[in-house]
Amino acid sequence: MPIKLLPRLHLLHHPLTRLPLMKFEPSIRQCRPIPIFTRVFPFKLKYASVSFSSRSSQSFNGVRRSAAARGSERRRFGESKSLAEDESELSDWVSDLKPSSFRGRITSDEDSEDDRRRGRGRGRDRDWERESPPLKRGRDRPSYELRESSERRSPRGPSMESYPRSSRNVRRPNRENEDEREDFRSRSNGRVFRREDVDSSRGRGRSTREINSKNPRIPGRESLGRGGRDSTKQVRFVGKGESEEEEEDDDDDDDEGQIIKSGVRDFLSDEDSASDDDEDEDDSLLRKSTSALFPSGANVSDMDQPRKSPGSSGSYLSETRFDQCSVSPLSLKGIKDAGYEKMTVVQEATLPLILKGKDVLAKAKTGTGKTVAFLLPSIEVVVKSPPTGSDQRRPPILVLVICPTRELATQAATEANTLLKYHPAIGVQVVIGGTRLALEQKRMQANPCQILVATPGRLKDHIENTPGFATRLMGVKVLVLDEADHLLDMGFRKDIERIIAAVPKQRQTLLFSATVPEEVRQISHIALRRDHEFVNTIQEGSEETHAQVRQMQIVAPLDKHFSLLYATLKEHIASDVDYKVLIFCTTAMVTRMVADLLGELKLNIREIHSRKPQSYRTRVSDEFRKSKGLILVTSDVSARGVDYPDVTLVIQVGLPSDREQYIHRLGRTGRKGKEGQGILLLAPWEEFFLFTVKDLPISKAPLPLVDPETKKKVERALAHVEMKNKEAAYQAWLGYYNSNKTVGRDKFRLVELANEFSRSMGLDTPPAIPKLVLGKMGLKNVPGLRVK
Ligand SMILES: Nc1ncnc2c1ncn2[C@@H]1O[C@H](COP(=O)(O)OP(=O)(O)OP(=O)(O)O)[C@@H](O)[C@H]1O
Repeated sequence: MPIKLLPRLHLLHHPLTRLPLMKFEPSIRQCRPIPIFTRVFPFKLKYASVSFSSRSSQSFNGVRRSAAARGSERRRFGESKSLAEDESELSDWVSDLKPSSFRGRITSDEDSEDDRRRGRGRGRDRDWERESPPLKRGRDRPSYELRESSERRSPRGPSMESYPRSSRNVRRPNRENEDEREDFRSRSNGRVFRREDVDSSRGRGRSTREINSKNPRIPGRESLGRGGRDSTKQVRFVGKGESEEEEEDDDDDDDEGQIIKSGVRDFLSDEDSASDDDEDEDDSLLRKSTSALFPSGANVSDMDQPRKSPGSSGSYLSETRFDQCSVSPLSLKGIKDAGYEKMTVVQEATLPLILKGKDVLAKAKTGTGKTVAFLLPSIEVVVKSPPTGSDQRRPPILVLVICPTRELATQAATEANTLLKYHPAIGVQVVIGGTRLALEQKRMQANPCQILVATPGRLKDHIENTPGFATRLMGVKVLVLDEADHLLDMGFRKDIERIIAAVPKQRQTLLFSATVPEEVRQISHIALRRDHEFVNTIQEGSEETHAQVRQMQIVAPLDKHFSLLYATLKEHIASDVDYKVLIFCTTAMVTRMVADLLGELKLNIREIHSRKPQSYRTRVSDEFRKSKGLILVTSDVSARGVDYPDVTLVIQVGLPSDREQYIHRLGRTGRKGKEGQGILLLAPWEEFFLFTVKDLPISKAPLPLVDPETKKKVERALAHVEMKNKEAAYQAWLGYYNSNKTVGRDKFRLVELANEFSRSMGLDTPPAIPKLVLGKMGLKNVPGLRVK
């Protein structure tokens, strides 16, 4: 009897589990095994896999119910809808209003570069549009810690009919069908948990931990019957183990695949200096077949030891060493040189599956090594691929990694190069916005690569404009979407669909993120085979954030924010000489203004946002990575994925665009198991956001002392901030909050608040805004606004 079967049998006959199983098994077989099983074993289903037909509407009943419940709950709390949904809406009607050259569309920033090259210059002050992520997604459903399996991939995206209705709605929020748009909104809204939900799931978690301790080794696989034509239900129980010039926005990323409403954009700016592009040309885990997956010496009993969960223990590392897994010796050498010995939990959970060729959707907390988790097995695919004899100058691209921001793409390429240290024949290239397409074309020709890391807009540009590139993409064997939920958002969706259409159907696809909202999971079928595995390393009942990161909130009137921010920073600096702080602001122009202010206050400040040239962004990013004693004021370009080591504090000023963005921003601290702090600074009318994150352990921060001297100091500093920066910040602020469903609903109130913000910057009268811009924002004739 294999040792691994025993614990499973034990578990199935455990007094706590026997009764529910016996009682519910018939219904499990017939329809929905997941919730029942996960209620019984919420923890033990770590990396467990439950297959069900994704075509079966029954399979989604629970999801729909919970979506509806969330919707009503959300309405009760008056929670905001997605900023981006509103942006989408605005985009739609702007496109109707504008002449064709300004036609609104859903695009990534990279397109603006494209536009410029083609002589379709656009303005640049679309700060509020560019910096806010495009789609508010619902809170991820409770982590069942299961993987879905079924059998079919719909290679270039299944037909609309093959989606459950909710995902169809996510796919097509267009103007033609207002009802469908409404439906889309209600289904894609964020989830609000009731306290009881959270508490009860925690309770379940506790009881399961007891089961775990009695049954540490539960590796097997349990077939539970069939739930649909194309599904095999199964549950796998596994042991756990400074005077830079600003450039015109040509970012692809920037953050984040904004919905660019180019029409409005031109009118929002008075800074259309349209400089050219940058010149830089930097040049669980399945224990089942341990021996196959970890052949080099892994001992079964070692492997079967329960692993500590990152959520419960704070350890992000597993007990499994890289040399226990079947990767090539040269890759192992590279890993060793990188200083990695043990796998992180997500690496341990996904590596065997990816090496087996499975499509994987993986969710793991921020800073836990997802990049290596997808890069290492991807490199192995290249290693195992036969050499391509034909055109050495244009070898096929075998691995395509898509990242939403330039910083992230560059970072992933750097990590790939680290791992490839002993594979000199394997090349990596990165294509991102902010550099000239022609330069990238030359570089790709000069240094052919098998691994390409790209931002979506720029990649699309190459597909359409670089000779031979589309042919090279036909060699893709592995497609990776890093920050997958973000890439599958509305802002990037079109580009991603175009990219998926450009790579072969027969490929392996890997989707990674720290957040995988339910809606995104449903539409992940655009990219994934139906028999993909969903690996969730976040325990049922545990938060999606790190326990070792202290989360706090301050709710205070707007006119106190700058003083509070300054006082908080002073206190933090005084308490930690090695301080390294990230301050997230709502938009690029607000970021610039806050950076100016803190600079005037003689703090050691850097700023990064989409209005900075790429060369500057890269330099500042590198500096911040290496430094201590530094504060980086940033827009959401730094929200996701960027791996700055040892960040001591993350401050979020103003409303984060959604729950996921809050989590990702916070995730810049507390990486690799380190400690950190997060502070969310809100105005009283932004307090509703706290409902969307009420399951996270966010406590009230003790208010820093703001004495009269500090207040005066801040006022004096504000007086020195350039007027044009304040004006731009005011306009961007207005645009950002106008697009928020809750805040932007009442235009009169919105303007009152914007003028409060204006006063908080030390302005007696709010800056005037061009009439046309106000018209596009739907703010014509709203009292309190000054018109230019
Ligand atoms: N096995 C390992 N052992 C030690 N460190 C590792 C290991 N794997 C990755 N790392 C390091 O962990 C850090 C975080 O990794 P990475 O940036 O991939 O996290 P992530 O999970 O993608 O985070 P995010 O969700 O924010 O994108 C990096 O500095 C990386 O070099």
